[in-house]
Order: sequence, then C-alpha cells, then structure tokens
Amino acid sequence: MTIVLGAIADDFTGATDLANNLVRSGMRCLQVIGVPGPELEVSDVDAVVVALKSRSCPTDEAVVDSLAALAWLQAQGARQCFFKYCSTFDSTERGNIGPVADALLERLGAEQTVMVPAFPVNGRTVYQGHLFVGDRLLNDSGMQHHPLTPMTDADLVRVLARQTPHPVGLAARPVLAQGAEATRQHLADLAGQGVRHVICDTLDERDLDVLAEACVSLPLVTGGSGLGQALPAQYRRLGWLAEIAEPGRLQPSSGGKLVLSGSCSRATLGQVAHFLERYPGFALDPLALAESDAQWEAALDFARNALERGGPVLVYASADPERVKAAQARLGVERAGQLVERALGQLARTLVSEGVGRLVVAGGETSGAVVSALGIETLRIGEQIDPGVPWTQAQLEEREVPLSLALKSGNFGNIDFFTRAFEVLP
Ligand SMILES: Nc1ncnc2c1ncn2[C@@H]1O[C@H](COP(=O)(O)OP(=O)(O)O)[C@@H](O)[C@H]1O
Ligand SMILES: O=C(O)[C@@H](O)C(=O)COP(=O)(O)O
Repeated sequence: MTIVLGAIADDFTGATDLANNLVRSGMRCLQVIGVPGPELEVSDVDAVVVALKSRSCPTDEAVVDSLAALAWLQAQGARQCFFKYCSTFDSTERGNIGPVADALLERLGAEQTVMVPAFPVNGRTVYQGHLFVGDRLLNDSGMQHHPLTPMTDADLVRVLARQTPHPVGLAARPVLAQGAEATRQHLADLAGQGVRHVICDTLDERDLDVLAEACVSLPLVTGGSGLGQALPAQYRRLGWLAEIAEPGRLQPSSGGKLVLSGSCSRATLGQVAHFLERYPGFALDPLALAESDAQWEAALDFARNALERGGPVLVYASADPERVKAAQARLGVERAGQLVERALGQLARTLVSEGVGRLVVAGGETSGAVVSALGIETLRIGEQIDPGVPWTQAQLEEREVPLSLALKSGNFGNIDFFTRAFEVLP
C-alpha cells in the first residue's frame, strides 16, 4: 500500500499540529522525526509527516533536509506533498519558506504551488495577502518579538518576494468566494503568467474547503495545518482514501508529570503564569546557564523533589521580550537559544529515564531539542488537548509503556493548557 499524503514540516510542533488535523479529518497518520530509513513500515497509515528542524537553520541545510524528506516520501508513493510551515509564516529575510518551496517544486517538476498559512480556529486568517492573528496584523501580534524569527511585515506577498527570485501572486477572497472552479482557473491564469507561488486568502473553514478542492491535484501544497484539515475530504471524494472509524487512539498513560517550556510567545507566557499560581516551577536564565552547570543542577533537584511529591512541575526559560533581548545582547541570539534548548533537552532525558511518563513541551525549537535529546523516532497521534496540540506517544527503549508527549506550539493553547493537558490524558 502507498501513502496518500507525504508532509514535510519545518519544526516538530508544526508537524504534530498538521498530523493532529489529518487524524481529526479521518487519516491514519504517523509523525516521524527526521528522515527515516527505508526500513520504516508505513503500510498501516494514509499520511506521514516528516518533522524537520529546518525553520531557523541555515537555508542550504533546510533545502538539503527537505529534499531528502521528499525523496523518502516519494519512495512511499505519496500522491501529494505538503510543505508545512508556521501559521504565522515564521521565517527570515533569507527564508526558509521560499527557498524550500522552490527546491521542492523543482524536484517535483511542478510549476506552481499555493501558500495557505491560515488556521482560522486558532485565529490565523489572511485577507488581501495580509496575515492576521486574531484581530491584529502579524507585525502587531507579538510575533514581532519572536527570539529567532521576528515577523515585522504582515504582507505575505511582500515577505515571500524577499525569499524567492520567482514571481509571487495572490488568490484573494473575492475569487475564493466564487468557488473551487473559479479559484482553480485563477491559479491556472497566474501559472500562465509565470507565477510560481500564490499566497491564498482564507477567512474561515469554507475558504479552506474551496482551496483544498482547487489544489487537490497539485503535486505540492504548502501552508499551515488548516489546509490539512480540509484535504482529507477531497481525497475521499477522489476515492484515494477510505472512511476510517478511529484513526487516532493511544494507550493509557503513566509516570511523572513534567512541563518544559522554552517558548517566549505571548500565549506561553500566560500559561506559565497560570501554572505557577497552582504548581511549582523553576526559572532558567540563559546568562546563568552560560556561566556554569550550577543552575541546571539546581533545576534538576527542584524537579526531582516536586515529582516525588506527585507533580506536575514546570521548568521554564520563557521570559518577556525585554529579558530575552537582554540575554541575546550578551550571548547572541543563537547561543542564548542553544543554551536553553540544551538545558531543557538534558533535563528531559534525565527525568524521563527516572520515571517521567507524561511530558508537555512548549515551543517549536524547544520541542525539537527535547525530542532529539530523547532519541524519539516516531510519534503516534492521539486526543487533541486544544486546537493544534494533541497528546502523542513514543516508544522508548527504557520504558515498558510509551511516553506520552504533548508538543505545544508557542502561541497555541488556552491559558490553562499546562494543567488541563494532564486532566484530559487517559
Ligand atoms: N530567556 C530566554 N532568552 C533568550 N532566548 C530564549 C529564552 N528562553 C527561550 N529562548 C529561546 O527562544 C526560542 C523560542 O523558540 P521556540 O521554542 O520555537 O518557541 P515558540 O514556539 O514560542 O516559537 C528557543 O530557541 C529558546 O531556546
Ligand atoms: O502552524 C502553526 O502555528 C504551528 O503548527 C507552528 O508551526 C508553530 O510553531 P512554534 O510556535 O515555533 O511552535
């Protein structure tokens, strides 16, 4: 059997977000960490999401890794490929969204792709090519302070044009309102003019359905997880996908409850504050981490004590923009991030080996670091906690039962996410 959809995600929480929407729309889906070997068995799934750490890495590396993922997905017979990036279009002047999309298009021999970052249920919409988070433009949403990919321009046609030598076009709402056929025709007209990338407006789920129908036959689609919510219905319509009774179900969870947060996004800062009003937490500071191991060891002791008392416990580096900027000014952006990621990754490894079995991680890069430190290769997708964030499970050698893991995108989740996550876990 071959897979219907092969996805390449530029970070780990983004991969889980997409996998979650595919499962909820009726696809059996496996998330793999990095490009797997040829031996991985995927005969019992309809979609595979390859999670890369290619959002903020050097562009050449992102392109090489994405092409390797594409080759693996093509070998599994994927009928359509999906390049998943952030619903807030997280990228820099160099990329990596434009260069990766260009490389994938070229390898697939395709002329055009759509860019659909919207995720309306989480407040990400696009109008006249401008990305909104709730009622704010992207550059006024908090994303302008992101530690690695500050987003200071909401006009996605303009943002993408800085990342690709090819023409960028727009499929605006008035076209979508005329339906899938009109949208398909508009894409074809733009292709005729040599437009390779089309930023797509999206106000709501109906627009996603129109876009999914218009682009289901494209070799490559790109975007946030919202499009992933709408595509499976089109695959069923074309007879590519059967009705699946229960695509996502996990085993009962067990073990200590730990939250690790390296996200400095607005939503996470609120969730950290909410958690600290109820349960213990330990704050990491990159400046102290740079000096010695003393703070890391103190965090480990603190977490062990709290876990012995039944947990949950939080270890976090999450800080407001002023504190992040101060640390970055002293250490550099990259080093500050790496110190935090390494500290949280090592804490995860130590504490999971000592019995933590239910782990919530906040932040995309942070999740990448933690999942890599734990040596996780594949994730099964289970129940959704909040839109975009499901519980997942990974089988680790040292544990008899799987590790339950929730990878939370920085800006996702309600204010009580860190406490409620454990309450909804079977
Ligand atoms: N106090 C801090 N100072 C500087 N950088 C930090 C701090 N806390 C976390 N970071 C770094 O900021 C980045 C946050 O990115 P990420 O984990 O992707 O979160 P999000 O999902 O919110 O974007 C990570 O590289 C993390 O290590
Ligand atoms: O599309 C989204 O918003 C998420 O899936 C995502 O990629 C978020 O990234 P992080 O905020 O870095 O976790």
